[in-house]
Amino acid sequence: MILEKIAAKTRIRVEERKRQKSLEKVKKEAYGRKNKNPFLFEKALRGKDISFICEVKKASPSKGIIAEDFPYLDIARDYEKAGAAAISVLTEPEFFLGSDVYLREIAAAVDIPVLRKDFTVDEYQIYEAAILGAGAVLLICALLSTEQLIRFRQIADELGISCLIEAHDDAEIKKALAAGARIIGVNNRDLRDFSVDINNSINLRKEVPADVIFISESGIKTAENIERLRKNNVQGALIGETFMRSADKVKELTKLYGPVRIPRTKICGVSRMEDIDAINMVQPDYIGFIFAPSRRQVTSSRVHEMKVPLSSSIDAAGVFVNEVTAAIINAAHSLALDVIQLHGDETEEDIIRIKKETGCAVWKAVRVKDSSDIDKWQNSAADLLLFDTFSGTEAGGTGHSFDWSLLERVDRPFMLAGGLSSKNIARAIRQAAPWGVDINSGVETDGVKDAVKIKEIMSIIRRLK
Ligand SMILES: O=C(O)c1ccccc1N[C@@H]1O[C@H](COP(=O)(O)O)[C@@H](O)[C@H]1O
Repeated sequence: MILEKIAAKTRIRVEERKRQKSLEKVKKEAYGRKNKNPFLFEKALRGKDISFICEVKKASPSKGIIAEDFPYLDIARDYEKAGAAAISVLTEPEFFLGSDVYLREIAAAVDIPVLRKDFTVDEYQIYEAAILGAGAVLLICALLSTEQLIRFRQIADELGISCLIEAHDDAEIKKALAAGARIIGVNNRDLRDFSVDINNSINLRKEVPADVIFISESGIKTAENIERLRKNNVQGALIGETFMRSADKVKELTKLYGPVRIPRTKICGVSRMEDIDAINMVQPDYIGFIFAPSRRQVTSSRVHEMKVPLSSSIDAAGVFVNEVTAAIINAAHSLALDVIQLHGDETEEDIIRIKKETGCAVWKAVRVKDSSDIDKWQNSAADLLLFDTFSGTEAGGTGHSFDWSLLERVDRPFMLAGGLSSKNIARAIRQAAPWGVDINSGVETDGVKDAVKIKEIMSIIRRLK
């Protein structure tokens, strides 16, 4: 069978590698590296809805060459922008024309975790995967004994990387579970004859406990396929060919995932006249002017100037941090602001007074450390809560995102902020379903707004429906 052929070649490859660099050396290197985000792969797959693992694959034994032109870094970046939870990269060189170079460069270029898709037959490959920057390795039940699965999983655990343990039938699922699998992937492709049947994973879902992440692999092509997987509590879909053959990854993932409600958009921290042209071009719902001390800080006279060419359909928000209430009220009137965004330690009394005396909508920024920060503000008089990343030193504009799953407890419409960029906006919108998104440092280059990035993020958002 093909699997045995590939495994035999892989064993030879690994032995050659060991001659170039000893097992001791790779081990030392793997344990010596800093894993900033242990087990990110499995965390990324624990969303409340189905997640996508999109594959970067040049060829396969069943399909031959899939991508003549193979700009692997662009493909990976496009997957990330489309909202993939993780990326799978083929590194097997002979049958899939994969390469470790692809994995290393992709892992460095994206923020989402990367699976090393190879035929693991030796622990050596797990150390290699860690060194290359992988967040997960593939262990195939048909190639490994239960003892090997356990040993390899333990090594991966020590390195902080996850194992996707692949099974094809009931017996292999039992084996994966006996090995302590936390993620099981069921291949819909029968490697004996390459036939594909998505029912294979659907039928086997019930054999896997609910707390084990279940991935359906291969042959997933349509929104109907995804809907069936979703209905059968499948947490992830690993998709290669369908995405590789699609020129527009954002469009393809949207087609498979299904449409979402498009949130209101706000571009914040606008401080230069030339930024107004870029803003008018893409027509967000709001523009934000930061009056608080910040590298994005603006004066009232600058805002006055910028509002002249600003499209009348775009509402203006003023962002304040612990400002004297009278000064906020004054700015709201003199600059005809529509929204007051409060990022400091303002109280409910401040919110109520500002609302009453300005007639503006008041958005209260809540910097989220844990769920108690959210609970404290659920009944606020603010028109909207704006959830942002907590920082001990900055009131906002950190450029970092936070754990959006904390927002599942919010029972009112909200704005989502904190490190939103083209890389994560699709995932953020699908996962958090915000009323609006506030985009700031994610559309900057060298500290100033970047018209190309503004255009790109707005285009991604609008294509999610
Ligand atoms: O951007 C700033 O400099 C800033 C300063 C003080 C308060 C708020 C600020 N910006 C707001 O911060 C969030 C998140 O921004 P980012 O995407 O992480 O850069 C956003 O609401 C901005 O309006």
